[in-house]
Amino acid sequence: MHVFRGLPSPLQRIPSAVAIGNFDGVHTGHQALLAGLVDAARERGLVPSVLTFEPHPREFFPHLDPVPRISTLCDKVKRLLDCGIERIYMMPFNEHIAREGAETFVTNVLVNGLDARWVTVGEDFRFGSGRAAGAHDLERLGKEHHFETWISPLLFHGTAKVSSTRLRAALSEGDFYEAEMMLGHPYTMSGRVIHGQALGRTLGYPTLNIAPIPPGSRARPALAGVFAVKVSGLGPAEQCGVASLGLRPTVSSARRWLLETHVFDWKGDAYGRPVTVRFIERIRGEKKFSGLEELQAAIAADARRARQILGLAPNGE
Ligand SMILES: Cc1cc2nc3c(=O)[nH]c(=O)nc-3n(C[C@H](O)[C@H](O)[C@H](O)COP(=O)(O)O)c2cc1C
Ligand SMILES: Nc1ncnc2c1ncn2[C@@H]1O[C@H](COP(=O)(O)OP(=O)(O)OP(=O)(O)O)[C@@H](O)[C@H]1O
Repeated sequence: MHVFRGLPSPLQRIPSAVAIGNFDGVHTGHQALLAGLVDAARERGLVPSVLTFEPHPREFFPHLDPVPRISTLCDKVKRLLDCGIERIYMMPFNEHIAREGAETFVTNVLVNGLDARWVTVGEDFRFGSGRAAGAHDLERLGKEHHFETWISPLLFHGTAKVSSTRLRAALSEGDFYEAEMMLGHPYTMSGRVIHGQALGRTLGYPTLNIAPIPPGSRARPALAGVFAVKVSGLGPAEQCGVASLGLRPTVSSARRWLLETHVFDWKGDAYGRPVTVRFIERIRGEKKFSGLEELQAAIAADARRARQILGLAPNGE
């Protein structure tokens, strides 16, 4: 698997089957589309590839609220790899792309940039400046530029199509059952453990920290608050814990999102290790407390509640 920042150099270019989209969450709708892509690529001897935008196009427009993120970059790459994708092209969405008409995008990016021979999008796909073009325009342009276009039928869950928008709504409400139905697996967040302020140790609750949003991004995660969780990557089995995903208003004024997990009955050094946090149940929203004592009492209550949710004996007895 190769991840490219932008388009490949002419030497790296290879005849490709390409899916285009944001693929935030890599939900079951995305998975169905990508399964079709991998089959088509195999039959035709093409490299199954994804063209995605990073940052999300809405983050680029300052007058729009950025779309809350479901996947960390690490999760998105891992999930696309699981679907059989061999190349990911992460295009920086910028002024130039925003102004590019549908035809120029097809010529510059798909044909000359990626050597696309087979392209797939969902029925509702929009592209080109102002989102003016749709899947059928792509099909028409494909005939002119000699690539096949496959318009993938939309996958439904209940009465509406599965979408990243629906997934974000389920996650922000803490409805992890609904999220799992649309993902095909439990909702998790992965990343390497980074250093915090080492305040957690003083509070009696050391935490493993992951940055859910890349530095410099205006985005926020699709969910926030305190959760009962299970963590993998520390040992052979998943470990239980309590996690806070937020901006830590009590101790910090910086706008830096962190997923902080206190792992029950575990001691060790996890800095730099890749870990995965599985969200089990939402406990409460994040609050600004008047001091560390109040914060510490709230975390102790969260830990008790999480132990109960996860079926553990109180206080590790
Ligand atoms: C279970 C749990 C709940 C938390 N809830 C809040 C909260 O409601 N408000 C807040 O400002 N910080 C909250 N925090 C974050 C703490 O402020 C933070 O973990 C602590 O300051 C340690 O930071 P450090 O990892 O940088 O040392 C919570 C942390 C945990 C583990
Ligand atoms: N339910 C679905 N079934 C099949 N294809 C889908 C489905 N949802 C999206 N797609 C297609 O997958 C590609 C990537 O989708 P993208 O992430 O851009 O949209 P989305 O999941 O609908 O997100 P949002 O809700 O933010 O619009 C696009 O080509 C899109 O048309």
